Amino acid sequence: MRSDPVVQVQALVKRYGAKTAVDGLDLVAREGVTAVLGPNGAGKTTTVETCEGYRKPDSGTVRVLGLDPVGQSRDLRPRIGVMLQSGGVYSGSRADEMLRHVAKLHAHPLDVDALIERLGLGSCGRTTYRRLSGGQQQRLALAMAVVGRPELVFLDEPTAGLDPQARRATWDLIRDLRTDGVSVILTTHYMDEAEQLADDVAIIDAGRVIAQGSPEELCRGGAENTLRFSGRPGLDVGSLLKALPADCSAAELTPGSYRVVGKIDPQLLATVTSWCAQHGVMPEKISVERHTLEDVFLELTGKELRS
Ligand SMILES: Nc1ncnc2c1ncn2[C@@H]1O[C@H](COP(=O)(O)OP(=O)(O)OP(=O)(O)O)[C@@H](O)[C@H]1O
Repeated sequence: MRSDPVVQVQALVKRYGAKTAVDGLDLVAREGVTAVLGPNGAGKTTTVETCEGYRKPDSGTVRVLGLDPVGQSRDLRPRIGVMLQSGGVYSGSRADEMLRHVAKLHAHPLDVDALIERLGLGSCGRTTYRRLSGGQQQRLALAMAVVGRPELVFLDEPTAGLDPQARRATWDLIRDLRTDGVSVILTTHYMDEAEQLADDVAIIDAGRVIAQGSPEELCRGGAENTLRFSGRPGLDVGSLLKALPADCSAAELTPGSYRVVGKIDPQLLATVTSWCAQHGVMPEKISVERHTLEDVFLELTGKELRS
């Protein structure tokens, strides 16, 4: 594994006139897949575009693969792949021509035909960009970002608006990139996408990173988790509580339906089942509800992701 960060952003500030879009943002992304999440207008695209060298910071420093994306763009450009949300494509060109053209600009491109097949673009090769559907344009943009075998790819909402099949194909491609040692910076509004793909997640709100960690770490750091089980009504909840760690709570919500709230780990599950065994209780319908990334996001930002 590469030990240096692939992206290092320190105290980044970016304004558009009076609007401060990025407000002292710090972000370190290492090898693997880093998902950048945040509500609309949080500053994700601005941050990513600054890393790509399309925007100049008002202050702060940005290093991508150790290079300054503005001052050293000539060295950096061949090493990164960029999928823009829109634009950057000649709308009158044919899809396959564009992809082959981009492939030729690189020393060791991926197999273009295989990539076209892979992303389900086989039927659109001769179609001009402007006549492709939104989802096809999106997949073509993804193909153009990865065809040159970059070391690092920036994907801005790569699956927004895609049908489930195209979404899966995109996920598989991102997984394969990761396996091949390509690092990915991915902005997304889909929590399941971040949970499925990301080694590391950065949550941005109001122009700053407000939380960062693996999906597991972020979910652990959120509110408590819940274990539910059913048993005969009227169990001695006070006795159960004594068996549990001090920071847990337990209650009989409705007759015969019990809830334990706390840090639910295998040990706690064992404690509950062993308490049940000692009290001649057959626990039924045991379920553990872990907090999802979406819950954590909501707690931290107070906003729904897909606003
Ligand atoms: N070119 C621009 N001119 C003026 N304001 C801009 C420009 N681009 C972005 N902004 C503003 O900067 C803020 C951050 O926008 P940005 O696009 O970086 O957010 P985002 O997190 O990517 O949002 P979304 O999830 O909606 O894509 C927003 O308030 C937006 O309106």
